[in-house]
Amino acid sequence: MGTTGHDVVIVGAGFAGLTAARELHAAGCDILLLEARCRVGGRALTRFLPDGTQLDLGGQWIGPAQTRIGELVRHFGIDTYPTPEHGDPVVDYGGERRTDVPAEAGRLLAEIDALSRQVPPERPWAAEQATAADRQTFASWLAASGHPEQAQRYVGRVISGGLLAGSPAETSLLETLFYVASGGGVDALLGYRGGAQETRIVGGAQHIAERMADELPPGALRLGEPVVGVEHGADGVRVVTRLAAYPAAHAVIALPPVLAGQLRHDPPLSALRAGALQRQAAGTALKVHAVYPEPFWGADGLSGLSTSDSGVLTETVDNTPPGAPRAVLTAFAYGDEAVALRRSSPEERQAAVTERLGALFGERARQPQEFITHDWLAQEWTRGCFSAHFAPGGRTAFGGLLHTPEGRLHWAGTETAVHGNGYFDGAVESGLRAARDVLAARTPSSTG
Ligand SMILES: Cc1cc2nc3c(=O)[nH]c(=O)nc-3n(C[C@H](O)[C@H](O)[C@H](O)COP(=O)(O)OP(=O)(O)OC[C@H]3O[C@@H](n4cnc5c(N)ncnc54)[C@H](O)[C@@H]3O)c2cc1C
Repeated sequence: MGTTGHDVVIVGAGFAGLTAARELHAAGCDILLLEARCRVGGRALTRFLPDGTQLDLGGQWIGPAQTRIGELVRHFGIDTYPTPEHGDPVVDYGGERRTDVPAEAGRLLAEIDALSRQVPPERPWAAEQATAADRQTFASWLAASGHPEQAQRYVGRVISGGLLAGSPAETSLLETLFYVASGGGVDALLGYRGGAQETRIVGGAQHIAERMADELPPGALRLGEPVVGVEHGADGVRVVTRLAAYPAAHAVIALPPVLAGQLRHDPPLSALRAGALQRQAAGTALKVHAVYPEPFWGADGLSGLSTSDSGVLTETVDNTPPGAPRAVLTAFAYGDEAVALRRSSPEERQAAVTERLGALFGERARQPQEFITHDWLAQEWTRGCFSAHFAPGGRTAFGGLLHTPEGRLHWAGTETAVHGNGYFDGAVESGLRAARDVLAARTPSSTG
C-alpha cells in the first residue's frame, strides 16, 4: 500500500473528527475529513422552527468544568446563555411531589460520588476491586446498598438514565463510576448552575461545529461521503468511501463504536479491538420537545425542571432560548421507558409524553402546539443516544485499548475520552489526543 495521498484521512465530522482535523491542519499536515452526512456536528444538531425558535435536537449544554469545548466557544466568540432558573423544580419521588431531592436519595448520590473518586478515569481498570465492580451491575449494587428502595429507584433513574441514557441493569458498577469520575463527579454532572447543564449556545451547539469546519482549508472536508472500509498496512492506509478511495499515511476513525465496528476493515481488526467495539452498547435516550405559546409553568411558580422516579419521563427542563417567540419544554425518557415509547406509534408516543407533562405541569402541558422528536437510535450515522457504554466486564477487559492506535489507525470519538466521556468535551479531548498520536507516529517516510 503506497503512502502517496494525504498525510491523514479523518473519518467523521463530529466534534472529535473536527478537532483532530483542526489540530493536524494547524501542525502542517495535509488532511482530508470525510463525513457521511451532508452536515457537520454529528450528535450536535440544531433546528429552527419557522418562527425562529431554536431547538437543539442533540447535545446542547456545556458546563464550566468542560474547558475544551468552552475554549472553542470562546475562540469563535460564540455567545452563550444560562439555562433559565426561575421557580421551583418538581421532584416526583415515591408518589410525593416535592421541590427538593430527599436527604435519603442525597446520601446515596453522595456515596456514589465518593466511590467514583476512587476510580481514576485514566485507568479505571486499576481501581481497587475493579474486576468485581465490573462484574456487578449497577442495579445489583443498588439493590445490595442498604439504602431505601425509593432512593435506589430514584438514583438509578437519574444516574443510569440521566447520565448513561440506559437503565441500572445495563452497565456495571465500575462503568457507572468511571463515567461519573470522567465527568468530574455527581454534582458536576447532574447540576445546572455550576454543573454540566449550566450553559447553552446561542445559535445552537451545531454552530460550534460549523465554525470549526469553516476554519479547515478548502477541499479538506467532504460531506455526504460515507466511508465503507479502511485498508491498512505497514506503510499506509486507504480509506474507501462509496465514491472513491483515499490513500494516506494515517487514518483517524472518529465514529461511535457501533459504526466503527461496521466498517469493512482489511485486514480485519484485531480480536481485542473487535471485542472492544462490540461490547460498547449505545444509549437509548429519547429527547422530545413540546412547544407552547408561552412558558405557562412560570406563572405557577415552576421552573420547568423535573426529575421523576416513575412514569415515562425521567427529566424535563425549560428549554426556551431567551427572546424566543415560543416556549419549549424538553423531556427525556431513558432505559425501558425509552424503548417502550419506541414500540408505540408516533401518536401514542406523543400522547404518553404529553400525558406525563400534564401530570407534572398541569392541563396546558397536555396541549403543545408542536411536538418534535429526533430518534438518534434510528439515525444511520449515529445509532444511539447520548453515547455508548461497556457492558459488564467490558471496561476491565477492553477499556485500555480504546485510545491505543492500531498501526496507522487512530481512534477518536467521545467514547474514547478519559475526561468528559460521553460529552462534547470528551469528543474534543479525544480529537486532541488522536492528533497528538498521529503527530508522534509520523516519520519522515510516512509524511507523504
Ligand atoms: C440527544 C442528545 C443529547 C445530548 N446532550 C448533550 C449535552 O447537553 N452536552 C454534551 O456535552 N453532550 C451531549 N450529548 C453527547 C454529545 O452530543 C456527544 O458526546 C458528541 O457530540 C459526540 O461527538 P463525536 O464526534 O464523538 O461523535 P459524533 O457526533 O457521533 O460524530 C461522528 C460523525 O461521524 C459521522 N459518520 C458516521 N458514520 C460515518 C461513516 N461511515 N463515514 C463517514 N462519516 C460517518 C457522523 O455523521 C458524525 O458526523 C448528547 C447527545 C445526544 C444524542
